[in-house]
Amino acid sequence: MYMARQNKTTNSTDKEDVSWRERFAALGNLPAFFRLVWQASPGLFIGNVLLRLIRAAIPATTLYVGKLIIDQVVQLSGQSGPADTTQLWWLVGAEFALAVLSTGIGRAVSLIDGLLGDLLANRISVQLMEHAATLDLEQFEDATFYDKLERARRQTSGRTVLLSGVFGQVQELISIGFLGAGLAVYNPWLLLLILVAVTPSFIGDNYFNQRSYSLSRSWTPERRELDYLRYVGASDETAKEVKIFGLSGFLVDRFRTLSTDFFQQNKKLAISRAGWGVLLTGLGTAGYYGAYVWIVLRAVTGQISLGDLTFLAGSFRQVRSSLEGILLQFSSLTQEAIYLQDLFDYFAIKPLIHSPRTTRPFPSPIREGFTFENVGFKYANSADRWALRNLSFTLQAGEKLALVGENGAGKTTLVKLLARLYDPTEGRILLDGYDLREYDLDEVRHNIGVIFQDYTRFKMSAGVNIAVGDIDERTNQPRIQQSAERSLADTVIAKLSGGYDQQLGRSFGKGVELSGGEWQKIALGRAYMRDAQLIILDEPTAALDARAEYEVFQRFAQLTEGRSSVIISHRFSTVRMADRILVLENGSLLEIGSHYALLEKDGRYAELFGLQARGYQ
Ligand SMILES: Nc1ncnc2c1ncn2[C@@H]1O[C@H](COP(=O)(O)OP(=O)(O)OP(=O)(O)O)[C@@H](O)[C@H]1O
Repeated sequence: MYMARQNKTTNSTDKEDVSWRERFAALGNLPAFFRLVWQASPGLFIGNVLLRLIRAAIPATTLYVGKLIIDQVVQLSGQSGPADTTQLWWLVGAEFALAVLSTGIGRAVSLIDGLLGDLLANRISVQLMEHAATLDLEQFEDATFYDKLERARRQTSGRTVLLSGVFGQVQELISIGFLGAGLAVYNPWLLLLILVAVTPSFIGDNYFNQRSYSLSRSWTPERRELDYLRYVGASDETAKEVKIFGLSGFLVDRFRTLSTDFFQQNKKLAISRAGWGVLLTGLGTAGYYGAYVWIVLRAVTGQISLGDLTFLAGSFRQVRSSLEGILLQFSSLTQEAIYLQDLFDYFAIKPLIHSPRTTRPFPSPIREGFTFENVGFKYANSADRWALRNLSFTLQAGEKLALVGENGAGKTTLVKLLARLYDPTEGRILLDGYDLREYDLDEVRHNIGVIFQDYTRFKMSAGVNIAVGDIDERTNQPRIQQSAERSLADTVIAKLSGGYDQQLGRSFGKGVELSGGEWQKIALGRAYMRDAQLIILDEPTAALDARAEYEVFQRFAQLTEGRSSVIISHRFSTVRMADRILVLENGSLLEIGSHYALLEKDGRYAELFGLQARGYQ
């Protein structure tokens, strides 16, 4: 990671810079963004637009009413005799009403912005999760994918800013339209002057926004590492080892180094932004006062009325600040739109493993079985190594196959290919004579149940932890209980005060932690929930005591009666129960046969079996 960071300062800052063209192009994301907002709540969307339209007309109207009031006052004060002030009070009343209306609408708009923002954040979160579910396992093992995911995730809450930003922009633009029309009637040059006055600070701001986006983007991996360090430094899952190995100092140091580095770079940017900001806005202010002097002089020489003076000066001030706001917002808007690009980039990632257009019905029951035809597989992130190579064998229908091999031999990889978590890099896997890729992916996954060695310990109730085997059946309590009985999880659950509703893991409320073997019994229950035709257990009993292991396999034999199963195990007491044993070495098939046939062959299996048997003597 540190290496990567050093490289970045030399070569990737350029790459991370975003050109003007890209910034404008990013605005093209706005329609898609508004579609998201519209989908979040059409009613609030329309309400927001309408209220903002009304509000946009208020500043110009107020200024104009103000002008009329002053002209009235001047006229009345010049009159001799009793003055008729009816019209004056009407005007004052109108200005008061406008002020009240403006505040009321302002409040309503921020309320709607807030509500709409929350709905939008929820909607984006849901879409992020839904999209993640469609992606390939391989994509989750790719660091650049995580960077994208991370940037997209940051979009969920930040997009509220964009929402009110864009709506606010439109409102301001309309408001400027009204005010500008008034100014143009007196002197169109005034409008031009305002534009020139605000340009320097606009350019400056744009430049700094771009730098800050580049900085934040180029730091995505480090920010992820910071999040990770924060998690490792303070979580129930790591606390044990952090304490025992005294890792806290190491973790804190690493966090401090990274975060300080980021802070320093951010600080440098923030300071130069503030300095330039003062200078460039100063230029704008000078331009503004130049025009102001011109207006005042015209009033003094009697070319415009006192009311005109206040109207012009007010409009001028308002247009300038609105324009400044718009231009400033514009640069942050393009920046937000670029962030939005990250979100849409993430949504654009397509899974490579999916169902074909026309699918073949999944055989029920499976007649021939699964045939590996010269299968080879490389993980995308270690493309120079074959995890499996030249693998050919058939897992017959109804057969119980055990996979044996040393660590890293490729056993789990083989299983992942069977479940189509990956597709073979070369060769193919046939199911009843047809490529596994021709079947509907959901049906394949439904008919193949796998309990992995690194199964997930969901911080949810014990019942749900079993029901994940077939989540649609989560309310089917008898089924859950039956599965628990078969996997011996029922004895674990009987000891829990909350029974099946007991929260597991210590992260939430009254959650309780289980022992490794107890968790494994719960996870095994998932295999019984599913009515799969092929059941795969990847080291299912590694954490179980000898008696529990024996019992689990007695029951497993019943479960898999008439179905196919694959068991990965380093325990030969388990392995020998299989119909056939496939020995893998460095990703290749070394030998395959029944326990007795392989012992007779006196090859690697016999050697490993002998080693373990001697250990027990
Ligand atoms: N996600 C991955 N990305 C890259 N390489 C991987 C990945 N998973 C496994 N490998 C590599 O593929 C090879 C086979 O791994 P696999 O997990 O299939 O071994 P295994 O036989 O199940 O080992 P064990 O007995 O330790 O569970 C190993 O060299 C491993 O380093």
